[in-house]
Amino acid sequence: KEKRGRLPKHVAIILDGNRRWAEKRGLGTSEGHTAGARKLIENAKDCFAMGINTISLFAFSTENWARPEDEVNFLMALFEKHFKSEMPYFRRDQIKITVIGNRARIPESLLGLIREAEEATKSYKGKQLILAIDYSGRFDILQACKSLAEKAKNGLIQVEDIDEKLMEKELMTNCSEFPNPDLLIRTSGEQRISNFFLWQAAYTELYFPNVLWPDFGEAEYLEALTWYQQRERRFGQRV
Ligand SMILES: CC(C)CCOP(=O)(O)OP(=O)(O)O
Ligand SMILES: [Mg+2]
Repeated sequence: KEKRGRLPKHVAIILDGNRRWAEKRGLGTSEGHTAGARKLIENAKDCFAMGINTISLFAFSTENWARPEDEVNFLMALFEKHFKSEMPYFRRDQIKITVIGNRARIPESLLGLIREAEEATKSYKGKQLILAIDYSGRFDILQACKSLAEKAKNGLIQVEDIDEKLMEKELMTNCSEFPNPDLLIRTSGEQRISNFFLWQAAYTELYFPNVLWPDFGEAEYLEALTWYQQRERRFGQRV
């Protein structure tokens, strides 16, 4: 049992509500995503400033490819814009950047910026930003299973060696010192994991505020952390 009052080591966020936020203001979807992207950066900075060392942001799910082409293109261009504009911050504050997900459909121009950011920040310790782009929890588990099966077939491991530790080494979150989030926040009132961290969130505290993502600022963040600190973390044991 964890004692009360601890800050989470790893916070995962499913950002949701950009389009509804825009609609409420008579704005277009693009303006909703623009506001959402700005909030993504602001929140990451607040988080690191508060001493939370690992943040995972579900910025684009595999299902999001089904959106209208112009919206998908706008989102990809938005990611490119922010990779370019935030690189100086990532370097100055030594934030290790990792992008997890299936890269096959990411435009080459964005891929280049991702590789550059990961390469430039790979040796940083301490603070880490994990961006899930075209990530799918089931795909992550399946690719890990295939990798373990391959190793067993090639005699690199024995089947009986396969345990949670070995599995977690194969998941895309093996990039992190803290692969499993302590707190998962999903904004906009939706209460679904939506194929995000299925394995990693096994014991994660789930927090579902009604606020729409572009309105999720520092005050809302502090509310989430206060809520988290009051949770009795039992990890399945009795109190
Ligand atoms: C791309 C994605 C992370 C944006 C999240 O907001 P959304 O577009 O799902 O907005 P709505 O839930 O309001 O439709
Ligand atoms: Mg949504």
